[in-house]
Amino acid sequence: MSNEQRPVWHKRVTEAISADELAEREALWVPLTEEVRELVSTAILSEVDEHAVALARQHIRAAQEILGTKVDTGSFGMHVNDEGLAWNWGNAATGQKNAVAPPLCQVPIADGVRYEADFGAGYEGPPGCLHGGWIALILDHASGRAAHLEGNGPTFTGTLTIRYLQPTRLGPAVAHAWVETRTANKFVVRCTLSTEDGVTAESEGVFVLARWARKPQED
Ligand SMILES: CCCCCCCCCC(=O)SCCNC(=O)CCNC(=O)[C@H](O)C(C)(C)COP(=O)(O)OP(=O)(O)OC[C@H]1O[C@@H](n2cnc3c(N)ncnc32)[C@H](O)[C@@H]1OP(=O)(O)O
Repeated sequence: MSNEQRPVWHKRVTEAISADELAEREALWVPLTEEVRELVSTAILSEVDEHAVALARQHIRAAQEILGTKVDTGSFGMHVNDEGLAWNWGNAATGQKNAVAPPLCQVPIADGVRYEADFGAGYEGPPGCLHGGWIALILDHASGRAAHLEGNGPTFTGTLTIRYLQPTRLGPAVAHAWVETRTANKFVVRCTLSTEDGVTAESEGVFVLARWARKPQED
């Protein structure tokens, strides 16, 4: 895929970095992401007094200053190296550097895509339950990933229809997405989200291989 084919908004950064160096970098940043995520949850549940809150804010501002001494602008985008590796660590669903992303863990399976996560206080919608917007994000991402793996290219959500079957209680949950049908550039993908209560939400989505990523004969 040439640069000319990609739309202007598609930020792509080429880096001269080996797979080993990338793994080291990931090992450096992922713990920070996990700690920031934990900080969000602790801040929600904390009941400390005003002095402790003021002290915590000082430390957080200090950390922000340290991290802010060298920053990129805009978004993280898609980083690539010349060995064919690609990493989008700012992604809102699974970005390794994105503490806003839920703690999704992809588990290899033969039939489609499976993500597992333990949703804590930061993901609450109805009291004690997962917010419907997070549910939509998880179904969307798992489905998009399933289409992406079969389509071998960037697939975009065209239409996503969700049925919220019962409240999804906070705690462990599993998403399973699989491609049901495929035509040249279009994938119909089904996905379920389950907890110990059973399936709590299900979706059907149409995912489309981006026009700019298609081979000429497929367009
Ligand atoms: C590391 C990778 C991990 C991947 C996971 C990512 C998951 C996250 C997914 C997302 O959140 S993507 C962000 C939300 N989606 C968007 O922003 C998409 C915005 N819309 C578009 O960019 C375009 O409208 C779209 C790519 C969806 C379709 O435009 P095209 O010009 O490529 O479609 P085209 O006209 O060539 O139609 C191709 C086929 O798709 C069908 N189609 C097009 N738009 C559709 C739509 N919106 N809904 C359903 N079907 C649609 C169309 O009818 C046709 O069907 P047939 O082949 O059967 O004729």
